[in-house]
Amino acid sequence: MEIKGVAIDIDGTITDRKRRLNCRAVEALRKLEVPVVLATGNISCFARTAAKLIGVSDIVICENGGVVRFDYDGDDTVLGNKEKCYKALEVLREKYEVVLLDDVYRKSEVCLRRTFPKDEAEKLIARMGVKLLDSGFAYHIADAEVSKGKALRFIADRLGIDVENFLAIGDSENDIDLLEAAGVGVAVANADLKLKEIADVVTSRPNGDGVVEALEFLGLI
Ligand SMILES: O=C(O)COP(=O)(O)O
Ligand SMILES: [Mg+2]
Repeated sequence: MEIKGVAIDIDGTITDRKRRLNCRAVEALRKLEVPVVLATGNISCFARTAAKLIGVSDIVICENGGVVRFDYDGDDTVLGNKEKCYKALEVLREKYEVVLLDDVYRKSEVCLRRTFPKDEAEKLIARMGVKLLDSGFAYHIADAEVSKGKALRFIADRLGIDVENFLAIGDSENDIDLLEAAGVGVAVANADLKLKEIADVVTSRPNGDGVVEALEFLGLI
């Protein structure tokens, strides 16, 4: 399987628990000769800036696939329906204290502090056309029609690269469909069990050091 592109998560993958960026992982990503696409639950202004500072592709997957950006100075392509997410938020507000994160910058989803039990909350908003994702850093009420994996297919098509020739690396449940869409999926050692179960490779080292380990193991650096 020839790797022609890499789609990589940010928080918990190239960053640690305190969201500090792993510089060894940055150096490794800069050595790659194929496009490297950040794929994050975070907002597009964060993702585009991170991509520029790290030195990877200006193409970024944001808001768990609800927003895609192709150019640093371009516009966002919004794929998710935020109205559906707001309706689900109102249902959760009836039961929980909710704290919104970066809502003014979010175009396709609602992001919340992890202040209530996910399994219980999921039942309250079932059949509303949304999903509740736990990235380990925040909860996301996202449009059920979007995902990091669907966004990767969209980008791969635009790039003329078969999505099967992508490597995907992640750490949590919001990366499951990203790893499933790619030809090769890697979970770093600190990843959720659910991600490790569907990964092709699980690294022995966590976070950014796991990224370096995976790229070396796959012969990409
Ligand atoms: O925004 C989050 O909750 C975590 O972001 P991630 O998808 O880059 O891990
Ligand atoms: Mg993550």
